[in-house]
Amino acid sequence: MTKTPDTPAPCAGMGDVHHSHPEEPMEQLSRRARVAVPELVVTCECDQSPREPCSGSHQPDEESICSDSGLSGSPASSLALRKLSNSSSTGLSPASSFEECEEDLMGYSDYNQSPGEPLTADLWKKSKNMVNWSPTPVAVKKRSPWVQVVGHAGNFQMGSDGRLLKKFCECEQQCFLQLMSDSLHPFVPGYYGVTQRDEQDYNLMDDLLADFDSPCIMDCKMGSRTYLEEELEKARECPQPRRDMYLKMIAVDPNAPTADERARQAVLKTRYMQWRETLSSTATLGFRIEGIKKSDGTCNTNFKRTKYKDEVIQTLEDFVDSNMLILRSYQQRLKELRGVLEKSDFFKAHEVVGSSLLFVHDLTGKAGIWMIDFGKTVPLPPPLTLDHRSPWVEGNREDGYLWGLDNFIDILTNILPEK
Ligand SMILES: O=P(O)(O)O[C@H]1[C@H](O)[C@@H](OP(=O)(O)O)[C@H](OP(=O)(O)O)[C@@H](OP(=O)(O)O)[C@H]1O
Ligand SMILES: Nc1ncnc2c1ncn2[C@@H]1O[C@H](COP(=O)(O)OP(=O)(O)O)[C@@H](O)[C@H]1O
Repeated sequence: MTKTPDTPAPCAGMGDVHHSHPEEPMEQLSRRARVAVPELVVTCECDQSPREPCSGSHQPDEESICSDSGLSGSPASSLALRKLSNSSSTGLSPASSFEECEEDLMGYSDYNQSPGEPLTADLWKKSKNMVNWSPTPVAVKKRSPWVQVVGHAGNFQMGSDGRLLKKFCECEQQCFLQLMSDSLHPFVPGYYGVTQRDEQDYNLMDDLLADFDSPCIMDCKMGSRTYLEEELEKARECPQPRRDMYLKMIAVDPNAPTADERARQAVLKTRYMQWRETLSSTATLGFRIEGIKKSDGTCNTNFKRTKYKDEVIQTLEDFVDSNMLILRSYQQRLKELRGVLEKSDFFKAHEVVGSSLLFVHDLTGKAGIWMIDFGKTVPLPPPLTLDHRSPWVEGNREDGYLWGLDNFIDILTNILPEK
């Protein structure tokens, strides 16, 4: 789903929700101190393609329909537009134009699995060598057009029967396979293996919007850190300053780059990510709002500076049009999720970075929240486990996911009237 220069913006931005805060509350300052931001020094420039944990699916030449600077991209392509996120003027793209077709399934299996049933790791092992298996034809549900709120442009295609194709990423596949037999199963999209379209592999999953009618959607990136420890190590060993990220940075704050970065007209990815963390609520609250699409079709991905609790509250109230019943459903669902996360074997044993919670509700009052984007969710070396609440110190791999979830739940509890 790529915006071409001639494509009219399908959704209007809602403006910058940043409100000036002359003084930062003490509580937030102390929260910020939890995050030790390692300094990065550029010592050399390597001419290597970046090895991204699950960014193999991100093509530098893909264009974005939703980038506020319009200048995101990969190291290889400084002006390539490939991100959907963070635009005030353009937003999501209805995927209704995607042709619906049967997928050539590589992941389905007839090993006691009914069509439509999500795949488990065992079934995957048995079935991974199967190609071009045609599932029994099933009635195609009518549904609202799928929309992508944020993320990499060109990563998704609509499938048939309420499913979605996301460009294949092995890291994500491994997570989905384990998640299908973990207690977190009800909180992630059902996974159906790998499918091919136009010689491109995709992970096939449930479209979480399929059962909603003109849904309102919010993407919140969870955790206090948005890059993996291994990305930090790599940036030290082989720094690859990025011009696209420098351009995204100065589009938001021309004074943000250091003198050295200004001279190079480039910043390291980890430095850019750290800057984004402290600019938004990631560092202070352990989550940040990435984008919102409302049922009237408006979309706002301009939340880079949404940092303080009162800004988050205002954004949440606007997202639900002040409907406290919806907020209560969300609060309940988050509490359930927290309970399951605290016991999940998968969660204990993974560093969960850059993963989002997708909030979806519609005018009927139906509401749900699911975990998405496991492109940077990586297994820990046994016996290491995380509590996901301890502050991150390089080496401990803590991601602050549960700390962010606690803060999110507290914020909802503060907004909601007591029962
Ligand atoms: O949101 P903006 O400020 O545009 O920055 C983006 C997001 O952090 C992306 O994370 P997400 O995919 O969670 O949205 C990240 O992709 P990764 O997740 O691959 O790190 C992009 O890195 P590049 O893809 O390297 O540009 C980075 O440019
Ligand atoms: N299973 C899903 N069902 C419905 N929408 C989804 C699903 N997965 C992702 N999306 C949409 O796509 C966007 C980007 O998803 P994400 O997995 O984060 O992609 P990327 O890896 O490119 O960042 C989300 O904000 C959401 O709007």
